[in-house]
Amino acid sequence: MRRPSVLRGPGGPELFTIDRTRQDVAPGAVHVPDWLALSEQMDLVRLCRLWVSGPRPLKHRTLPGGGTMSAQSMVMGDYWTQSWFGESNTLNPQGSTLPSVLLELGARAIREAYGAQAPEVRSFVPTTALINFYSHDARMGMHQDLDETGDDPIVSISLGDTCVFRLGNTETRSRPYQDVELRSGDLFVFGRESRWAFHGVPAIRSGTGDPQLGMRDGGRLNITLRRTRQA
Ligand SMILES: O=C(O)CCC(=O)C(=O)O
Ligand SMILES: [Fe+2]
Repeated sequence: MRRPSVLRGPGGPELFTIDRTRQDVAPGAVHVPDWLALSEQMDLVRLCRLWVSGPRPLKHRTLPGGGTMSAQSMVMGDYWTQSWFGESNTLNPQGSTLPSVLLELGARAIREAYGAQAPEVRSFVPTTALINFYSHDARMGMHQDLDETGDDPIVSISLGDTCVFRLGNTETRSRPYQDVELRSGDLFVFGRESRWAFHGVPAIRSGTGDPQLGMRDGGRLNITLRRTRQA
């Protein structure tokens, strides 16, 4: 069943209609709109706030080329991409096991995206969670996720303001690509044939997040669950 929803400007007329049906955006890339209930989203926002208030706050990562990312990030679980964070330790003093809520969400996400019989249901055990925070003007350029060992899928959960997520091809940063609107509570999984697809976040739709989420200053949170080593 197609379930279109209407996007309106603040108090204004309908801008355009967006298909909010679950869809395989590309082989191995699955978008599940409204995956999390509002109460679950609220819990996750609260948890993210708690996690980033610890010894490892959100920060603007320095990219290998020397640039600074406009989104802010924090990593939990395995250190991973330590060089991005300017940290020299190889072991996480907070312990490398992710909070059980994230392990459970990871397992549920894989079942949702690929089905209960999929081989990934057994093999996907996330060891790292990356939290990204986008203020209204933050972006993420087209890139491939190359820091993980293995070819396990990436599980992505969106909270707060809606974003435009761009899923490209595995060869180049440019076209062909598809733009998908990710709203709060949406799940996006990209693995299999799409695991090495370039992707990015070209826009945040400021002020679209539900005030009940408690993100007073708006913005978008994104949690990605990744298997960065064989647990
Ligand atoms: O924010 C998103 O939806 C994507 C984040 C991402 O691609 C990354 O952190 O590698
Ligand atoms: Fe990425």
